[in-house]
Amino acid sequence: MITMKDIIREGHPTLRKVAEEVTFPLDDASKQTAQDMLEFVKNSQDPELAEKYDLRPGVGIAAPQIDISKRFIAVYLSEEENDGQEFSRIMFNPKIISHSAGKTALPTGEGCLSVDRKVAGIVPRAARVKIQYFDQDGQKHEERLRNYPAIVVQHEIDHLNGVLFFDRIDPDNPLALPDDVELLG
Ligand SMILES: Cc1nc(NNC(=O)[C@H](CC2CCCC2)CN(O)CO)c(F)c(N2CCN3CCOC[C@@H]3C2)n1
Ligand code: NI
Repeated sequence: MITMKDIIREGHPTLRKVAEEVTFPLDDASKQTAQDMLEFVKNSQDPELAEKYDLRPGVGIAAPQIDISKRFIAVYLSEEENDGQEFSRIMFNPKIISHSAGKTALPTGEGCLSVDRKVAGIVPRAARVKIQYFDQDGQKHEERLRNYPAIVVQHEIDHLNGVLFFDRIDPDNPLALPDDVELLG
């Protein structure tokens, strides 16, 4: 199982690399790793398991965070967290194919399992995205996301491009709410 010791931290070069696309058919190792990543996110949201294995809570994780510079991510939002609908995905080669002009942000800013410090500030992201990704069988999917899932998936795709959340905070005015950004409420 993945635990915090497997997660690389700010300063590790892999976090700043552009990850490689995966090719299909997927090798078994990548399939297993992706499952382990989803399991980690779910475990991190379980109070007992998080306590037992000292896991920082998370709603998503990207392969580069466990030092695998490949383009795949895992996201898990429970139905309580996501307007009554569970959002559980493993995405290979995820790509934003279009997005709204309007932006959104989490009111409390963002954190990252690979960043062991708090960085205050608004992280503006597209309010709605149309993404394309492949599942572990190589099936192509297209999905429109908004609100919480859209924010989480953008945070994870950023990791595949070597981008960290604080790169998107306005250094001159971190807490200012830009005109075109609506806070997620
Ligand atoms: C928003 C939030 N971010 C948490 N952590 N950071 C992360 O997930 C990083 C990724 C998120 C940071 C902002 C967008 C994506 C991980 N990362 O760096 C991946 O690249 C949380 F833990 C959290 N929640 C709310 C839901 N709750 C359910 C019950 O269990 C506790 C859990 C806490 N919400
Ligand atoms: Ni992160």
